[in-house]
Amino acid sequence: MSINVREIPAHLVDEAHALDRSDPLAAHRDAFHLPDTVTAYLDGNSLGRPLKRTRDRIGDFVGEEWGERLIRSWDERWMERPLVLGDQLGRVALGAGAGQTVVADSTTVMLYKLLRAAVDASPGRTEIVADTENFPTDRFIVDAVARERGLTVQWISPDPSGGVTLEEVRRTVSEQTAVLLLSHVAYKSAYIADLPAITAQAHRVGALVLWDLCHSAGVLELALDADDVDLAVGCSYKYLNGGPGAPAFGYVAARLQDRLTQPIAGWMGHADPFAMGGSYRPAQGMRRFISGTPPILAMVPLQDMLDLIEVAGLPAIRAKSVLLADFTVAVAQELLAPLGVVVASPADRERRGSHVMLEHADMRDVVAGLWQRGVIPDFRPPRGLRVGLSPLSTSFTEVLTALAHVRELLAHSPA
Ligand SMILES: Cc1ncc(COP(=O)(O)O)c(C=O)c1O
Ligand SMILES: Nc1c(O)cccc1C(=O)C[C@H](N)C(=O)O
Repeated sequence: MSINVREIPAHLVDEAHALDRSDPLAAHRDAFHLPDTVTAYLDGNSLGRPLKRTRDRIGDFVGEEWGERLIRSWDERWMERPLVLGDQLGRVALGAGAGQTVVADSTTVMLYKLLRAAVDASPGRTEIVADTENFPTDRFIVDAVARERGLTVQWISPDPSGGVTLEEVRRTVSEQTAVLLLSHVAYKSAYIADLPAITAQAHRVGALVLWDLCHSAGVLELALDADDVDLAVGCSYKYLNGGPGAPAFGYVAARLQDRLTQPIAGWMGHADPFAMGGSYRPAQGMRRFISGTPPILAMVPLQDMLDLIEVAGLPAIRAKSVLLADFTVAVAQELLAPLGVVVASPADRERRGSHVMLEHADMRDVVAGLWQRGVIPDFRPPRGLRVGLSPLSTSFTEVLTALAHVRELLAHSPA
């Protein structure tokens, strides 16, 4: 069923078109696969769209690096690729100098490795601090590491429509805290935690901080080195468009690398993997945070997106993200608030990441109806429709069309 555009207030259509016309990044949209069967894609914060060039690049990889060079590619480039790509990611998206970022594993596994390593580097400290609104994998890993190492967990319970504040951190971290684990951008509300101030506060009591950057990397300007961040992880299939199951990244500040020993002591993190030596001796630098063979093939799309982000520039990407989110909130207030929809993301654009949470009791059914129409946001329990905004591939018209469909479905829901 297609939307009757005449039902959308004309001033909103004009505004969406004007915003698209004046968008300095608009031309990049054409670099992505945009199939006709998808009316609006607003889930790039879960799985980014593929770039068109990636299809060829994967074909070339199979024919050349893999097909022709075969096992020789490990020596020629693959052994270094997790670190070379990590350096590019650090430079382009994280504000991280070379030698501090590695691409490997899933976020879950990298989170486990860095959290365990950080806890083990903090002898005598008895607790981990984390929050109840974080993504399940983060909470589960905190519980698991605490159990393994006999630590307690101090849980912060932030406002679900907001996120963990500096004040809450100040009240909770102490000389007992080994590590504080937080998401920079909350996966439900999109609240942006005050990363520099929270990091400084944790350091004041001697604690380490591990930041989950899943919803920040590729869409927010980050300055990990300048902000004195200790450790960070993130996934590459959201705003970094690495594709399903693309590897995670881990960042460890250079000043900490020698002090940290991660728990999955595999041969690929060994100082001399091909010596096939008798016992584990961790490599110097970021290589020690690798465990088994890294997924080299799955790094091809990520490389393509990093190249594009480098051209577009993160300041421009963040600027468009802010405009897209402002527009989403304004349209939601005008078209959906009268039907009982509540915007459950920060009103302050400085504290809001690149998605907007819209809540209503019927959202589960509405999202199911939207997917049937080729309009694709996601649903997060108990009542949230999440509008994910990927600045390089999302247009303002796409957002307006999607929210007009939401209005139509809500207006016709039985309630
Ligand atoms: C905050 C956060 N952490 C971690 C993950 C995922 O971890 P993994 O890539 O291991 O599935 C996600 C999304 O899936 C997330 O939103
Ligand atoms: N990683 C995902 C997956 O493998 C399947 C479906 C969704 C996801 C997600 O990324 C969920 C996402 N992190 C979220 O913020 O809700």
